Amino acid sequence: MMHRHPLLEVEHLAVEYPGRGRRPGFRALEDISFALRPGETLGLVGESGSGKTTIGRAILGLVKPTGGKITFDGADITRAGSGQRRALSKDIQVVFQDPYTSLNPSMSVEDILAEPLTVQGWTRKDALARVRGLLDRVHLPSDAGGRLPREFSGGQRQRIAIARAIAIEPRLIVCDEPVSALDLTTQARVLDLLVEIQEATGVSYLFVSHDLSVIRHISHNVIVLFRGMIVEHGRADQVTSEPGHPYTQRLFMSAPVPNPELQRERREARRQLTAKEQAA
Ligand SMILES: Nc1ncnc2c1ncn2[C@@H]1O[C@H](COP(=O)(O)OP(=O)(O)OP(=O)(O)O)[C@@H](O)[C@H]1O
Repeated sequence: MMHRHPLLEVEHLAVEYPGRGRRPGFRALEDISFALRPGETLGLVGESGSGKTTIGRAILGLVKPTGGKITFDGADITRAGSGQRRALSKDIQVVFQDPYTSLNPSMSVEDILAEPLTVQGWTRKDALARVRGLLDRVHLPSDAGGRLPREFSGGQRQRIAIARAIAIEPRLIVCDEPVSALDLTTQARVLDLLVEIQEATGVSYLFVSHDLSVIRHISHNVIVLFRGMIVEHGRADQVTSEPGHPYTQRLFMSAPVPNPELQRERREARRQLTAKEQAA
């Protein structure tokens, strides 16, 4: 099916964090433009401080853009007020990095998952019935509902966070480093779960990660950020196999590789690139 409009459109977005006292403001994003279609995953990759999280925060309304425009489903949400934001929370959800702090430790899993539903007006009985389906969808045991977050592993907690995010069937989920705190095997399982959910529901993901191998695994399209600007934007296979910008090449080369021979080759290539840049 062809969708005429993208689900999310970001045009020339700029964010400047205000300074304090004599500390000047900090320009975290400049001229960021992209579109995200329904059912698609856009990966945002870049080193620490490049502005990935700030893009997610601007879309969630947690920081105010200083320039540009954000359109969701045809509506301008750049400076959405609290009423419009409440309405948007039905369509835009978030999964954070840290599964140990993002779930209320004193609430049962059942209550954590029922909350977004009752906020939307579901009766408790209907919400609890849906919670059972959600646990199944994220492959948690059916008795998980009565337990507390601390009784679960990091990967399981992230499944709970994902179940909470999809409870009210949002159309976009901002995933901010959702697997970075997990070991490699668990990462792969959680990424597979996200793909499975996307295939079943058509949800779009804006997926923030500093890890190029994670981004390659999950994204259809990729944006590479460097100091608040886009240095590369294209199909995931293209960006990750033929990076055009030296910064992307270096990001790619610093991704961990199990093969020591390859590791040595990359280290050498990285050294040459840096030397070339310094000479330029
Ligand atoms: N509230 C704030 N006030 C001032 N500067 C900020 C604030 N939040 C973030 N920054 C700065 O903006 C820049 C971009 O931060 P952001 O968190 O978006 O980067 P990131 O790419 O997500 O990095 P990381 O992977 O480390 O989270 C950083 O240099 C950061 O220090």
